[in-house]
Amino acid sequence: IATEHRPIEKTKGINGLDKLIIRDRHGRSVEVYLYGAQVTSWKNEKQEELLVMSSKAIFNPPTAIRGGIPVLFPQYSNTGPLPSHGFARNRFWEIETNPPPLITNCSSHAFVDLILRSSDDDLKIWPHKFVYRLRVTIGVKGDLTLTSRVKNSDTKPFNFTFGLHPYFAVSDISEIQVDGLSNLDYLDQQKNRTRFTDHEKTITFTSQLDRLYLNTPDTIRIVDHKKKKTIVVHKEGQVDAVVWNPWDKKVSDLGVEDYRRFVAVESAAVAKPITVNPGEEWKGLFQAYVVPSSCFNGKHDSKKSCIDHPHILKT
Ligand SMILES: O=P(O)(O)OC[C@H]1O[C@@H](O)[C@H](O)[C@@H](O)[C@@H]1O
Repeated sequence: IATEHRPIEKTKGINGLDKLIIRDRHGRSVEVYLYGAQVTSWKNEKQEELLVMSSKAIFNPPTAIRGGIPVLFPQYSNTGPLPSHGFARNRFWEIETNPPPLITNCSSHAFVDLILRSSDDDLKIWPHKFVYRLRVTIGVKGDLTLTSRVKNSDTKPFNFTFGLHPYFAVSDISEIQVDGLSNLDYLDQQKNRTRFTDHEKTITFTSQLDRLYLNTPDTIRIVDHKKKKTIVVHKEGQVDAVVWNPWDKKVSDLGVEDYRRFVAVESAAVAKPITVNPGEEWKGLFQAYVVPSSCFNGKHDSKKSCIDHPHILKT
């Protein structure tokens, strides 16, 4: 399906699993497995990898792949009766060649549309017919944008919780801070989701951290002091955010030193589940882009490489 305008290569990834590679004309690329609709690579124009895969990632369905950006649906973590993080990350998605129009102000041609429909087996564990459409785009400014559309194709309303779980590459977990969440309430997921208020100016990492921040601003920043780069995470349609690094917690399919190389800053909808009425559709946007940290401290003389929230979702 590679054409001049839709530069998508369909290939085989690890263990022969179907993988798509999206490239733009600046040499940026994104790789997506149909298994889980999981983004496993995002490279900028210099071929630098911006996401992390676990050195022990298992590409063996039905095991979830550790790393990249898992899609957590229709249940975030263990907040309900389903397996942890729902089942979308354990399903084979399909390419949708002719999806319903998605109205955005993004003129990029470097995108792919994936689709997951509830199967009979899914209906046994989650009795709600749905269609989940995910568009993965390399934006014109090099941003990685994931647009989710969840349609209720059933006869009764349903609720779901949700998250997109990026493993963002950082120089070293001790060299970064996460900004934009101070003075907010969070549920500490290491303490039975007890509610606290974050009085710190910024989040730094010295041990395991697993927090669900409630009602956050749409934009959160990961400042990497060593790289002098900031990853900007922008979300719409999901009010919560998770910040996670396992540090020395045992995660069986994560290499012992892997935690040093990533931070998860997730867009999420957990505290207030999303309700979708029959025939209706919920839309959510997740966007990440990398800019020089100087964009935020007034020292940047050229605005050129500083992207200003490229909102693309129009409803
Ligand atoms: O091991 P999993 O199911 O992929 O989950 C990874 C992590 O995902 C995060 O979203 C949760 O906050 C953590 O509690 C969890 O450990």
